[in-house]
Amino acid sequence: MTQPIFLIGPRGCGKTTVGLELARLCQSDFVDTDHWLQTHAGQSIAEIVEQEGWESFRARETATLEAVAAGAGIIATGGGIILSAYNRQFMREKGIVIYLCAPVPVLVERLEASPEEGQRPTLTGKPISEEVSAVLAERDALYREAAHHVVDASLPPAKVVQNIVTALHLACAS
Ligand SMILES: Nc1ncnc2c1ncn2[C@@H]1O[C@H](COP(=O)(O)OP(=O)(O)O)[C@@H](O)[C@H]1O
Ligand SMILES: O=C(O)C1=C[C@@H](OP(=O)(O)O)[C@@H](O)[C@H](O)C1
Ligand SMILES: [Mg+2]
Repeated sequence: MTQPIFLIGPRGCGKTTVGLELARLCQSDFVDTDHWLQTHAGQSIAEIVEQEGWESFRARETATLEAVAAGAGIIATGGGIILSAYNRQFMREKGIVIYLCAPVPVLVERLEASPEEGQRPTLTGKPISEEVSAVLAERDALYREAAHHVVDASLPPAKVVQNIVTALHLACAS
C-alpha cells in the first residue's frame, strides 16, 4: 500500500470498526480522525462543539485530516468530513476513498445500540431515527462525489473488509 485509504460514510456505517479490522489484516497503520483530534485537543467532540461550535470542530477536523494523511495507512474519518469541498478533493487526490454505504434503519439500529454521545453530539436536535434520515439525505451525494469505491456496509465487518480488499486488489491475507 503506497497511499492512504480513507473510509467515509455516515455515523454508524462502521468506518472505525472496519478500518481497524482492515488495518489489522493488511498490517497497516490505522488512524481515526475523531480519536486523533480528541486526543490532541484533550477534549471530547461534544465538549469542543459545546464550547466553540461546529465551525470550530470542522476547522480542527480539516487540520487533523491534513496531519494524518502524511502516512500510507488506513484512515477512518468522521461522518461530516465530506461537508468541506477542500476535504473531498484532498482525500481524492491524496489517496483512495471508500464510501461505506448502509441504509437508514441499519445505521439507526447501530447508533441506538452504541450512541457514544461524547463523540456524536446531536447534529439536528432531532431523535436519532429522524436525524440519520435527514443527514443522509443531505450528504449521500457528497459521499458519492468523494468516493472512488462504494461498498455495502450493512454486511458483517469481516465481509466488508474482504470486499474492500477485493475492490482494491490489496495484497492482504484473507
Ligand atoms: N458491519 C457492521 N456490522 C454490525 N455492526 C457494526 C458494523 N460496523 C460497525 N458496527 C457497530 O456499529 C457501531 C458504530 O460503528 P463505528 O465503527 O463506530 O461507526 P462509524 O465510525 O462509522 O461512526 C459500533 O457499535 C460497531 O460495533
Ligand atoms: O456525522 C458527523 O457530522 C460527525 C460524525 C462523527 O464521527 P463518526 O461518523 O465516526 O460517528 C464525528 O466526527 C462528529 O460527531 C461529527
Ligand atoms: Mg468513527
